[in-house]
Amino acid sequence: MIPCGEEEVDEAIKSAHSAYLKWSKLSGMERARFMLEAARIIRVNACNWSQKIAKNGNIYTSSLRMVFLYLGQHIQLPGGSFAYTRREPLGVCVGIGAWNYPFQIAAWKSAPAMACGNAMVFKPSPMTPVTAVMLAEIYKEAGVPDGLFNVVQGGAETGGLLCHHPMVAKVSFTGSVPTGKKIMEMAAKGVKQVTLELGGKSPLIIFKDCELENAIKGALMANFLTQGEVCCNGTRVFVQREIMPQFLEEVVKRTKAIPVGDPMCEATRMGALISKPHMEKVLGFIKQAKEQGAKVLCGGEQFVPNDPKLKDGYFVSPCVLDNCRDDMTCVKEEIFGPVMSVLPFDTEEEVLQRANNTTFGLASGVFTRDIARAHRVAENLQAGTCYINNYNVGPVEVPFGGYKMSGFGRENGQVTIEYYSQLKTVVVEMGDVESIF
Ligand SMILES: NC(=O)C1=CN([C@@H]2O[C@H](COP(=O)(O)OP(=O)(O)OC[C@H]3O[C@@H](n4cnc5c(N)ncnc54)[C@H](O)[C@@H]3O)[C@@H](O)[C@H]2O)C=CC1
Repeated sequence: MIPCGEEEVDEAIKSAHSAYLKWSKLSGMERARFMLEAARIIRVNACNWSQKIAKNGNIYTSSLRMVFLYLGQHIQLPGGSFAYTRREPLGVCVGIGAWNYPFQIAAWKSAPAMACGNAMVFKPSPMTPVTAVMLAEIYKEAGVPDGLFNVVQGGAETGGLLCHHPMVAKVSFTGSVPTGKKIMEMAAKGVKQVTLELGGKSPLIIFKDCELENAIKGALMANFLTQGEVCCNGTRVFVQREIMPQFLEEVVKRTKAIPVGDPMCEATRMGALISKPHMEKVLGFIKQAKEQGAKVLCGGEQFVPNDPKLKDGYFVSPCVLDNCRDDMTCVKEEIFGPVMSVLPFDTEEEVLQRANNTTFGLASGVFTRDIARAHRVAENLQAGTCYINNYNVGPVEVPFGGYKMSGFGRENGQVTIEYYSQLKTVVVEMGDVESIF
């Protein structure tokens, strides 16, 4: 793939800008018609695509709902005068995505952006260039005007061109913390708005009074979904000491039983990692964890499935690490692979302090039957999301985003409107002008 250079990026942004000028003048209802049609196309074709792509049909319905919620305020002033506020689009928004949920990221950014009257130029990760183009084709088929959603391909350089372009009003980025910082720096030069959805090292706290079966299921969901390549995974699993033996026994038994292999097979629950370098990075974290004193209870090795066509895949057997300490690299850094680090704790106060002792703050979770404790812990965890008695539940109605170095801004839910629009205040005088001059 030849990356898009200055000329292509400029062309994509200019065509997006002319589409935006017309699109932004449509009513919310008119825009919603196109978005709903895109949703229909996704649903009709769902069976031909992977489930992950198909699920995104929801996104368009939710963006439609947003259009209806696109409301301003009316503020009364003395003497019958008043002010009102309008939510207006920003203009051309740039979306830059990571490789782990390529269709979903493109949809989560473009649907609300377009519903709010903006245009979007999207750059997928060079590791996953195809599904954003599929989304562009869907929009086209749905009748969305040409140029309103443009895809440019390329890596860091192309991303930089997008961030620096003077006609871009906003950059919405999903990816790693180091890249997020660069994006923010580049956007700052043009005083452009930024949304950053970055990485995490989220805590999952399991109290001894929990429903253990649910906590075990939750811990597996929090670590092994999409072979652990999920930003909000709960990879630091704090388990209250009294229930540690039962927890580990059951978690290890079930982890060993996870069918790893061809993701197109119905029975498979875990596929290959994205690339060879990434697999090596994940295996490197596991090696280092062992050197630092962690005990591998299961998995953590390159896995070669029996099927000969899969022999060159980058599979890693799901891994549970015991004997972990808070200062170990595997507990501090995002691994982005199927690796669960388990840590014992004694008291609520202690575990909260340890759970928050991180620069990340994307998500968190707590399992307990004590309702007061659940809400107290949720209040005290420094993270953008806290799951109580579940993990990795992400309906599009629910806002998603980080605290601390996991980023800022929110995706999904009604609140997304605030991140894809700007507020105009209109002040209306009903009397005469009072002047001091
Ligand atoms: N919070 C969230 O919603 C999510 C966060 N992530 C995070 O993403 C990371 C993994 O994804 P990667 O693709 O490896 O991240 P990455 O940061 O390497 O790349 C993300 C995107 O930024 C582009 N890029 C890289 N350098 C750039 C630069 N200097 N200027 C402009 N664009 C640049 C890449 O081409 C890619 O499209 C993990 O840290 C993960 O936690 C992933 C999914 C969701």
